[in-house]
Amino acid sequence: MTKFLISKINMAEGGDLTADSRVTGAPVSASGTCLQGQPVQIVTTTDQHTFQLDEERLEEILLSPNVRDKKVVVVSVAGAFRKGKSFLLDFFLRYLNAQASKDWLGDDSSPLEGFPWKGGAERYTTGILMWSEPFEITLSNGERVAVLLMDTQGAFDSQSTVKDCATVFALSTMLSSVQVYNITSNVQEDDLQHLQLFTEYGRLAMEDNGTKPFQSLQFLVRDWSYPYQYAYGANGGMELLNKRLELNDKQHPELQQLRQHIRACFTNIGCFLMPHPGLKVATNPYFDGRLSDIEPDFKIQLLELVPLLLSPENLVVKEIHGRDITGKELVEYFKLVGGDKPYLLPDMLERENNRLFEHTLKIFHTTRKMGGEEFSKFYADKLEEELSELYENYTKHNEGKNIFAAARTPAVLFILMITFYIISGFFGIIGLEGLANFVNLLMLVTLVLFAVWTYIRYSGEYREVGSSIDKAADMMWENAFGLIVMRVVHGGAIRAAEGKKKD
Ligand SMILES: Nc1nc2c(ncn2[C@@H]2O[C@H](COP(=O)(O)OP(=O)(O)OP(=O)(O)O)[C@@H](O)[C@H]2O)c(=O)[nH]1
Ligand SMILES: [Mg+2]
Repeated sequence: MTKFLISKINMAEGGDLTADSRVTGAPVSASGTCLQGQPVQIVTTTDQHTFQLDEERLEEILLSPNVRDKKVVVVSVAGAFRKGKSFLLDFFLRYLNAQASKDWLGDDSSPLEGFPWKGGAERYTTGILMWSEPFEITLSNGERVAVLLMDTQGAFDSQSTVKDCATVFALSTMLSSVQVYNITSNVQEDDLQHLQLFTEYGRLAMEDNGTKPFQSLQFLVRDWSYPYQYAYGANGGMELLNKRLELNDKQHPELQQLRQHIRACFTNIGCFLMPHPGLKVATNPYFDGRLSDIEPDFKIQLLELVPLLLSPENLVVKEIHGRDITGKELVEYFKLVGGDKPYLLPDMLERENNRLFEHTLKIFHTTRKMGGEEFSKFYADKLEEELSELYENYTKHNEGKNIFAAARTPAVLFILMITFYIISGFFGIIGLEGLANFVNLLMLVTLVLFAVWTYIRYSGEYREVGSSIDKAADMMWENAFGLIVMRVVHGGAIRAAEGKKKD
């Protein structure tokens, strides 16, 4: 994948902080400490409305030495577009960067930086971004964990389909231990419906093992205007949410199911009511995030909200099936779907795929639908296309589990060493010492390559070097050894068959 180029933060048109200074330098944050790192695009959207995970970038963050074996806390903010998600995350960054010091909010005149945010009506963040530098925090039990922040593409912009929005929301909910559901003005029925739709996608993607699929969900209501009814903050929020999620016998079953579904999906649900930040924040194109332009009530509630999510005693470690997971395990989880199932013979996978393909289409065609034949044909084609795409991905995933493919590089290097050993012995016997020494040197180089490859596989470092060795070994396998082995196996099979015939 192409490298992520940091997008220019909106410092309003006259802003003085350039994209480059944010990438290369470590800007001094409002609290006076250097803000290390930058946003990294880990999931990218494509023009065909698909999403691409940048495994390399993700591994760079999650397999770095200070994360790979630590338990991780993943905090994500998701919701409709243009509602201040990235802006809010930058306050999370400030808090974590200032290591929860009392004056973490910083001085009045520093611009707000970190995840790029912007004023205006058009969507800004796309895909999923992760902050490159995880924050190491010590929990009350003395354990050190790594805190990761994730920014997501806003839902309901005019360029994304419902499926795109659901995918981003579902992905970020599955990957995070705390999902902040950013909504505006109130907790409305459509907010709950969208949450149900979006979490359903994620729930289906996870294996059903009887536990709640997701961990903590924090409704965050921005621009709350009725503090006289429900006070700003977590208590007022909880009162409001309990009212909205209340179940009673008089409710229509659809409303009941929706509420039950939401409660069943998350281990812990909270709600926080946030005041309006003031007109400069919402409408001034030159606003750069400085605190002096933000209403005092908003800052007071920020001082409540951020520690509620990120102070050491409130951190929620990412769990999968009830077990805390480390950075290394989170990488595997990102790649998802059947990671723990063994390799399957490609023929068997194809047969099973064909059976399920037919079965799925049959269900589609025999289910009564609105809109007529023409209308449903479009969706039937789309279904076929998506099933084929899924099969292609499963095939690749299955291939990745083939231990023979995984053992190819050491096998090739080993065969090379043996070959060099024999050739050098041969030259030695016939008295060509010079050539024998040269071949010995080649054997030594192969041995060093083998040692380097083993170290890379074990440590996860210098992966580009590792993949170059893999590529070279693959090429040799395909052009030489593989053909020889195939011939030998093929010849052996023919001889065995002939032997059987004679018997
Ligand atoms: N009304 C209001 N505006 C806010 C609030 N917080 C930030 N903003 C403004 O909202 C605008 C959008 O902020 P972003 O953080 O880029 O919004 P986003 O939700 O990340 O937007 P997308 O990336 O497009 O999804 C900026 O002009 C902010 O100044 C808030 O609580 N209320
Ligand atoms: Mg954004």
